[in-house]
Amino acid sequence: MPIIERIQAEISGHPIVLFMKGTPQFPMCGFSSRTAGALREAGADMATLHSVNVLEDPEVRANLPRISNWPTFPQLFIHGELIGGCDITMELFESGELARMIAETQKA
Ligand SMILES: N[C@@H](CCC(=O)N[C@@H](CS)C(=O)NCC(=O)O)C(=O)O
Ligand code: FES
Repeated sequence: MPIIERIQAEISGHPIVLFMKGTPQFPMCGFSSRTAGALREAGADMATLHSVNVLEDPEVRANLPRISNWPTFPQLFIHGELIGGCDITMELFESGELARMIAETQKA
């Protein structure tokens, strides 16, 4: 599958997608670690949080920034929409908005 389609399939295939360095269990960078931690603390269960390790997928690392128009990692998508990176995710976490967004994705 061409890289753009593969990235689009990842983004649309799960309610919450985190493109990060490492994994939520073993993050390889502080920005990715903080973002995954905020998602977990805001109530994302590991079944709904789909993560892509860009260190193991250089094609995604090279191409996602020009598709999403966001230059760095991590990149958080909820319901197919780019939310942002670490700074924005932390702001949403601290205001309580992240927990609300996550709860909405996990409604029965
Ligand atoms: N202020 C950014 C910090 C993220 C950042 O600076 N990431 C860098 C270092 S991990 C990055 O992804 N650089 C491009 C790359 O490594 O491909 C945020 O809020 O997410
Ligand atoms: S890998 Fe060095 S700052 Fe993220």
